[in-house]
Amino acid sequence: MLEVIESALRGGADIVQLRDKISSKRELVEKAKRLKDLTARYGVPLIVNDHPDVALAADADGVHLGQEDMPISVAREILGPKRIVGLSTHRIEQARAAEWEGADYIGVGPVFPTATKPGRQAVTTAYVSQAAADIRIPCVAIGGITENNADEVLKAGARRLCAVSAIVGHDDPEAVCRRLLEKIEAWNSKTPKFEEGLNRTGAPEIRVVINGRNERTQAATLLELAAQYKLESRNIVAELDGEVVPRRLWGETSVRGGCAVEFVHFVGGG
Ligand SMILES: Cc1ncc(COP(=O)(O)OP(=O)(O)O)c(N)n1
Ligand SMILES: Cc1nc(C(=O)O)sc1CCOP(=O)(O)O
Ligand SMILES: [Mg+2]
Repeated sequence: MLEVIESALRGGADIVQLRDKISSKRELVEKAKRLKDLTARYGVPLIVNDHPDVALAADADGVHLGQEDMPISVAREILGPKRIVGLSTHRIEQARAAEWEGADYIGVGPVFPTATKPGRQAVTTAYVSQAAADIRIPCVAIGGITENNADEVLKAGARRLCAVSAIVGHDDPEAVCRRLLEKIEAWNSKTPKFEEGLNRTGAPEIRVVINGRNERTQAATLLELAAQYKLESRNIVAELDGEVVPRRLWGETSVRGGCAVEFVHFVGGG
């Protein structure tokens, strides 16, 4: 496994997922740790499929969840705000829900029928186009993607591709990754896709949880965030990640992606 993945990394694979449906948890932790050592040497994030606890144990960069797995919020409780949480989606309603619930990226597939996921109906490139047009978090097209059909998926609007059998089932994963990457880069330079993290004016946009709701903001400080909701002159208390922040410090207190803010106001009796 390590040889194959190192070959893919040499070819430019820029994110790796450990998807292993057979190993025990004990074996998975061991594999994830070894993979993490390898991917870290290439500066590439490692995602663990299905198991947030394994991701945490191996200090992986995130987890990938399916529609039947635990909710994103529960995975975040396990992994904390900084790790990546991705979610599989198979139709646009699921994609919108994933974005709303705070997924960092979504899988969009299976684009084509695939023996890696037998029995799943292909969503076709029509769903790839819908997701590309509607969804602001990164969309990763997956399912039956090969060098031969990658252009078709990219033409439909995908800007990130995930392939399993086309890479790990090939004699030369490095060469396949290099060629896939060339195609991705060619399409990205023609029509770059706007994604969360940069808004249309180029100013940074982050995702925060405000009074329990997922929100997006360009605010850099607590004061700017309060102003966004016209709360800056109200008699309220602000908490950032569970700590009360005195009002005089709001202007110099940064808000970062993934943080939780509570604006609390007083009511009669308490
Ligand atoms: C990038 C990406 N997208 C989709 C999947 C599929 O996840 P899931 O639906 O949970 O199915 P399994 O992979 O667990 O069989 C994925 N792993 N990665
Ligand atoms: C694991 C997986 N999930 C999918 C989804 O659409 O959610 S498609 C898929 C299989 C991807 O493997 P290959 O590149 O060999 O087709
Ligand atoms: Mg899964």
